[in-house]
Amino acid sequence: MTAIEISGLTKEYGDLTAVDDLTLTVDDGEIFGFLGPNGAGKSTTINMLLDFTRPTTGSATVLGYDTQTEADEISPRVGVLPEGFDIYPRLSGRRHIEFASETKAAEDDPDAILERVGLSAEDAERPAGDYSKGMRQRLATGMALVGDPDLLIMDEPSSGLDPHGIREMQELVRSEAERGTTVFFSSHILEHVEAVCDRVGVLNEGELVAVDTIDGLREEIGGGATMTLTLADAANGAREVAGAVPGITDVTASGRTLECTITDPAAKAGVVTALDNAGATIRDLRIEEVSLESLFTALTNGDGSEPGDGTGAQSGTADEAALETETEVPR
Ligand SMILES: Nc1ncnc2c1ncn2[C@@H]1O[C@H](COP(=O)(O)OP(=O)(O)OP(=O)(O)O)[C@@H](O)[C@H]1O
Repeated sequence: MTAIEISGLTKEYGDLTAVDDLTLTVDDGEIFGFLGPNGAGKSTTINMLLDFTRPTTGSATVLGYDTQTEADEISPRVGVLPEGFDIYPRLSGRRHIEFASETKAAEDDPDAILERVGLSAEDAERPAGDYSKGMRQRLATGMALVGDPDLLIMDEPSSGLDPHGIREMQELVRSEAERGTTVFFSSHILEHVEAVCDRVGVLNEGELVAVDTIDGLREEIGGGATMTLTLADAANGAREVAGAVPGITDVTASGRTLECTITDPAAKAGVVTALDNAGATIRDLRIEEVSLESLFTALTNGDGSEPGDGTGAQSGTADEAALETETEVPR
């Protein structure tokens, strides 16, 4: 069974098409990242899946049930972490979880759920109005986990969390998936999506511009990688050798450094072997994959990716080094 099946879903607000003819399938047990800049239509899509908003045209099923005619079957089986969750300031954290359990007629142990989302027994007793933004987000996540849902829909789950909280959230998403829960995870923060998702769908101005694994997307846009080799001797003589390896598109030599642009992952080993065969000694090797930042910009034409605009791109820029996978092989 597919967890989510979206077919030609469109939502218009007057002249604005918030979601434009979206067709997408999310498989059972998958962690699917729904990625896109601010205003791309992610929340609108989620709202249609939950029947909070009706589509202008198109249809969708969630866990095999039609979102418009069988929404009552869907809600008990789905845990939702909404964007901008409102707490009841005077109620304790535990009471929030109990409330969610009563609503879903579930029999979860509130303390076990609070522990899973990183709220202590002491926190559980405090009024949620006193919670920090990150603690509120954890509480909202706990409420979403009540009733052991088959599908977890999370709208910007890392919002308000510090790096430690983000790591915990990612572990939680993974452990939910291991329990068999499908996770549909919306975010504009690229590295969060890469860290947990099996596949991603990229939405831009309401349109789905790509669906693939992150590696698949990298290959699709041909971003490739850059391989920098430090040789024992001047690199100029090795330039031609590296350039002849299939999958290498460009080679520059400077001093003892050789820089190769790679479009085929197999070319990495090919260069090392070719240089070795030609008698060159490799002292150091460094590979930089295309950053998610540039991948996202390529797919969304830079929309929403301006540094400092408050979108995930800002965090992406600050953490650019962290976004790039680097492999160093000292020799
Ligand atoms: N109720 C509404 N009335 C009119 N326009 C709306 C409404 N809800 C959303 N929109 C518009 O639809 C577009 C998509 O918004 P949506 O909230 O789905 O984007 P998003 O991808 O979730 O963005 P963000 O990452 O900022 O949450 C935006 O242009 C938004 O202004």
